[in-house]
Amino acid sequence: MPETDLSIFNELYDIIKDRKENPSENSYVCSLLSHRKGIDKILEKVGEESIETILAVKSENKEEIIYESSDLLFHLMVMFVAKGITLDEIATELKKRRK
Ligand SMILES: N=c1c2ncn([C@@H]3O[C@H](COP(=O)(O)OP(=O)(O)OP(=O)(O)O)[C@@H](O)[C@H]3O)c2ncn1[C@@H]1O[C@H](COP(=O)(O)O)[C@@H](O)[C@H]1O
Repeated sequence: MPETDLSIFNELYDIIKDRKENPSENSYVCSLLSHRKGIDKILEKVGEESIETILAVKSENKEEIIYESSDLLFHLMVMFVAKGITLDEIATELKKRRK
């Protein structure tokens, strides 16, 4: 099986973190992180994308599943950055569960 490059997850996390530290106007991530609704706006997006992912799975359309899951993972990463949670911490938790 070809080795998959998962570095995009770390790269994207770093970009989102940089948006938090250096806010700019034309940034979708900044619009979420500085939204007047606070964390609730990000949670709304996580909820919406979760539902869209579920509907995509039900439709059995693989491209849709990949597209909506990517939206979900992206918004989860924005939530991690908002709450100061690192991907390392998630990885550590998952490793603890490994049998
Ligand atoms: N990977 C993503 C990414 N995935 C999804 N999205 C956005 O997530 C939103 C998905 O929500 P919806 O499907 O509901 O679309 P929408 O109608 O625009 O959403 P709302 O109006 O309801 O908020 C869209 O606006 C997408 O553009 C993303 N926006 C940005 N990135 C990356 O994040 C980084 C920082 O982006 P900026 O902050 O915009 O510079 C860049 O590297 C981008 O490539």
